Amino acid sequence: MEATQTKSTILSIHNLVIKFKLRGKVLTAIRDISLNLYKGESLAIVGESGSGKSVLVKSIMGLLDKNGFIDHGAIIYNDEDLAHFQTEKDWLKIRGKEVAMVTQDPMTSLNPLKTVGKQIEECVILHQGLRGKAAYEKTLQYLKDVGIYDVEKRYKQYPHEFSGGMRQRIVIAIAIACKPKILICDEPTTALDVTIQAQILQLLKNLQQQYGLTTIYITHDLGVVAKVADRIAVMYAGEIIEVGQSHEVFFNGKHPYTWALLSSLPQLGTKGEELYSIKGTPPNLFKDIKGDAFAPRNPYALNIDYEERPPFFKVSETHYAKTWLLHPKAPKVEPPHNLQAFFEEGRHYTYE
Ligand SMILES: Nc1ncnc2c1ncn2[C@@H]1O[C@H](COP(=O)(O)OP(=O)(O)OP(=O)(O)O)[C@@H](O)[C@H]1O
Repeated sequence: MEATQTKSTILSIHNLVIKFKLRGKVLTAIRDISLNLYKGESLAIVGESGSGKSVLVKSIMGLLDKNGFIDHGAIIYNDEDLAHFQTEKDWLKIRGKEVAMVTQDPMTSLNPLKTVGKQIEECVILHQGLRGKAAYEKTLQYLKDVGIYDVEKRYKQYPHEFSGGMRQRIVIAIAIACKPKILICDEPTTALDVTIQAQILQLLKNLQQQYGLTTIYITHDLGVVAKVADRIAVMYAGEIIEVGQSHEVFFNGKHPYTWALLSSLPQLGTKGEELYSIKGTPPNLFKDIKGDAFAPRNPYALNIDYEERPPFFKVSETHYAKTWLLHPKAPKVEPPHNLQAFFEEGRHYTYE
């Protein structure tokens, strides 16, 4: 896995805070996130439901629900701060053209009344300025690129004439036809069965290389992450609590929440040992959170975890985690037993 620190930054998020107004109260969904996205990389954002993954990427595309707002922070792209964008006109400069998104359910992105060919071709015309035969030929090429056969016939068909996996391919073709620099894939394979999932992930990986895309995957499934990501950012209660290259987070994770997520990997369930499970529920985002948000569920919590929010501690040039366990004066704590063997195997696999 290549080092990302030498790559140039394509998008940079600084101290982002996002809130929602709901029934006269305010909920904080994103709590002070800073993150660089490097050109050409594939970054996976993982975390359980409600951790803020979707809100974070929606804010990059100006797609926050109407009751949501950026309270603080900056999202820098091409020397502009997207956090200050006010109008749809501003966002149309970004959406599709610079940043495109593939979501879980292809039916919500596709127009059921238009042939798939026309839907792809509209993007080719709008974003690439091609017309007539040139636009048509280019559209057929995109259909081929996403693994669809018999493209001239398929061009004329409607979304309902395709299977779920094929529809997801069409959505991907539409996204790619906009020629974005960044492709966001929000749980792109969750609705598909396992074999199709693997094919779509492989397709996305190939297209990333073919078109030099920077990709963000959002998922709660670490299995997906292992197949596609150069780097992983782990989210909990609106914060990134650990970030690093995939092998660093996978085989040398430091935050107890990352340990809990890793423990849900199927590989760890086969040893006949009791899994380390996460007890309790995530914090109430309507309330101020004191200290480490994971503390009440963390069997390794220290007293300070209930008092002060941990800063990012550096594990390596590319790996950081927000846990007081990394403080030089913290007691030495080993990861759960089942993970130790997994980490050990991973280190052999990665470094030998
Ligand atoms: N329009 C909204 N109004 C109020 N709260 C919202 C709104 N949209 C999102 N939230 C809240 O923001 C938090 C983060 O939600 P988000 O959808 O980003 O989570 P997620 O990690 O993507 O989860 P999932 O995997 O279930 O999609 C949640 O507590 C959610 O309830």
